[in-house]
Amino acid sequence: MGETSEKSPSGVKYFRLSEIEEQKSIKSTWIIINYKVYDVTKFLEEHPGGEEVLREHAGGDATESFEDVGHSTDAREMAGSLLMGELHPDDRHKIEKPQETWVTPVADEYRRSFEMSFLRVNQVSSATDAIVDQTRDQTRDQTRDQTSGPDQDVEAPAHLSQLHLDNEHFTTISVLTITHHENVDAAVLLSRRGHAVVTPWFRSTAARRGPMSRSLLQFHAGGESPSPGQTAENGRGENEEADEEEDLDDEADASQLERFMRDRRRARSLPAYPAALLDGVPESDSRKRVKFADSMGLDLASVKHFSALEEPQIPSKVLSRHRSFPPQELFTDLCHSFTSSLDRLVSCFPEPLDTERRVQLLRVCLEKITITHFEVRGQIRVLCGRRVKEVGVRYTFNDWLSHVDAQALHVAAEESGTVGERFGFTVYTPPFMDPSSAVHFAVYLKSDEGEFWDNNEGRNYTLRYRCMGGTSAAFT
Ligand code: HEM
Repeated sequence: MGETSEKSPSGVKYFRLSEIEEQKSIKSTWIIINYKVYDVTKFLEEHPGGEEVLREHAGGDATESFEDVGHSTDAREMAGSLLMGELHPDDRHKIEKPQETWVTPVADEYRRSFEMSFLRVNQVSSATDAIVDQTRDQTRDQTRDQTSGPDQDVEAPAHLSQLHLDNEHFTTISVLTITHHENVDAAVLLSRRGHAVVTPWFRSTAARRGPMSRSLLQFHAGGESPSPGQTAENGRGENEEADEEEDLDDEADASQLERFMRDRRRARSLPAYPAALLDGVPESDSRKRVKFADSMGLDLASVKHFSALEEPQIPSKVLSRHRSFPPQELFTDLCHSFTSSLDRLVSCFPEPLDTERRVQLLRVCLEKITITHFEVRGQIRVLCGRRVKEVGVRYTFNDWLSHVDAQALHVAAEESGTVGERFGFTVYTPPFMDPSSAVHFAVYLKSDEGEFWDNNEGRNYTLRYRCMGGTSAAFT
């Protein structure tokens, strides 16, 4: 078998890339993940993600796709049983791709062009030492690659003003707050692997923020930094003074940052972080360095935010992934058919009352919900009456230990024969939910006449997460 029999000093069998590439037939399917070679031929039919995705990568490198899915520990252990050996070290460079920057698709209403921006951490609450990392160097390299975006005026780069990290899953960001001067419609967090998470754009109520128990990315828009009193419960008290001191530091840094952004427009090959900012912080500096991670647990290197100038690029692989999980209409009138049509989801919706009556009764009511693999989209019917201030959904992933308000956008005016106007919202479901966990939510209307709620007659609406086939679980 010639080269195939070559082994590492530790006895690992090495395969040349050419040999692996030959294994993409009906009879045999090999893939490479993190330079390890797997024979997935017998696993094709069993693969919970489908045969097709494995075949697509037959004979080649599937690392990125494998990691993007956020495979579980079970999946990784399972892969061990399919392991054949490793890609020969001399061939590894052949499968290395240039870093690419891509974003996951966002809802149409959020789809905007983006410009490069970057963040600094100036306040970290409830962070554990375990997350302290050497991320700056990585970030610098990655961001340099990404700064070749459109040459736009970036007078006011976004900066990270608060970051609350989940102690339990310290690789995930629980609540991330960005303050910035312009209004933006969506934000994308990029990982070192190029993976991205798009958050729904909404104005959160800063005062209500608290540490979430699951991965959740949350952005605060609107130009004003939240006041210190608005930070989450953790990290206050004795840290308060230190935080304030750090705020002062940050003001000083801000001018350097602005200078850097100006320079960047002149010379794009500059490092993405101002040297003064990087070098000014000695290695022994006691400030925390934070390793960012997206909701898949992948490292984050930079933050992009959208302005109204350019369409984001959506790679075909992302679109195809989304096509594999088409949205399912769950109910059009109120969720009578919800439990019966989707036995994988358990819900606590009320007996169906027609939307017309409910909206007249409550002024606001949940009309429809659509669930995909990644998100829950809902439609709210609102009796507008006096001036509407805000329509939205309040939801929780942790049984109301904390919650988030997401604003709904106006989608349709009153139609003849129906009462009220329609608003739409999107809630992105975190991938690391326990099989027993649920999303609880209620919808609200804030108007000049007061606050009105449809909370399912006090019980709230609930979508339960159910395990399928032992290892996989989904919100579909
Ligand atoms: C040795 C290779 C692989 C093994 C053992 C494996 C195993 C699994 C398992 C056990 C699941 C269920 C969810 C979980 O436990 O994470 C899963 C889901 C999935 N896998 Fe893989 N997988 C492999 C490779 C791949 C590759 C290369 C791709 C993409 C190109 C892929 C795409 C998916 C998708 C899309 C899902 C569904 C995700 C979901 O339902 O959340 N898998 N895989």
